[in-house]
Amino acid sequence: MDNKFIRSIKIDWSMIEEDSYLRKIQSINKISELSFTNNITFFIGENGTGKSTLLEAIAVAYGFNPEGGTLNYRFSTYNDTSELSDAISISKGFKRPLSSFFFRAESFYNVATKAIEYNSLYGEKGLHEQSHGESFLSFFQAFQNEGIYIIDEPESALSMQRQLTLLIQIAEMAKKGSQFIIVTHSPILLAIPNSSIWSFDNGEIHACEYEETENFQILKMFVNNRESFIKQLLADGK
Ligand SMILES: Nc1ncnc2c1ncn2[C@@H]1O[C@H](COP(=O)(O)OP(=O)(O)OP(=O)(O)O)[C@@H](O)[C@H]1O
Repeated sequence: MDNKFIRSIKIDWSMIEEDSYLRKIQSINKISELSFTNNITFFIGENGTGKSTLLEAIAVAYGFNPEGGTLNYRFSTYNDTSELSDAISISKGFKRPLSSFFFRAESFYNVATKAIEYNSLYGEKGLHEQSHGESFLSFFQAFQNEGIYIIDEPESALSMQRQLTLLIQIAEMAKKGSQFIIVTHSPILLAIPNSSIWSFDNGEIHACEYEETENFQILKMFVNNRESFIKQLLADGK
């Protein structure tokens, strides 16, 4: 049985202005419908290929605050949302999420400030009294219930060790029915088994295998041949 919280999305391009930058994002401008077939879906690809734009639009269309937080968070410190969220319709599953959040690294500070105002405690200390990485992880670890979690670059403040901790948490929650849609550049997080990896490269959203991703291939080349790899890079840059 399909137990996704977000089963699929449709984009009505007639709602997007003719001169909108959204029409120039090649990966996105070709899609009218996307189906989520797995409890974990990763968006990967080069910088600027449209991953965060689509992720944020899905989150806002689902009912999240554009800057992040749980479905109850309502605040705005800047207005940077695209019209894409209005053009997206979401086919929701029958189950209601027990908890949920939209996380984006760039506005996490504002979410943490709001969390204090809402008296939400993440970890033993307040989020602002923890280091950047500690507060990220405390935030994630406060959510264990079956729900929908939309996450933009969770690795950005996390050490390798803590990325592994997050990997375990996501894998276990997904196994119990939570759904994750995650933008990442981390070859560690991408290795979570039983996930779908969608690349935004080459102007088109397409599924790919872990071993085919640049995230894995470049890391592998680097680790296996670090010295010659760096020598070559520096020689090419002369
Ligand atoms: N408000 C905006 N106005 C005009 N162009 C924008 C706006 N926001 C994003 N873009 C452009 O849309 C494209 C996609 O941006 P997006 O942030 O979705 O990329 P990304 O794949 O998430 O990149 P990264 O990996 O660097 O986070 C980029 O070329 C960006 O410059």
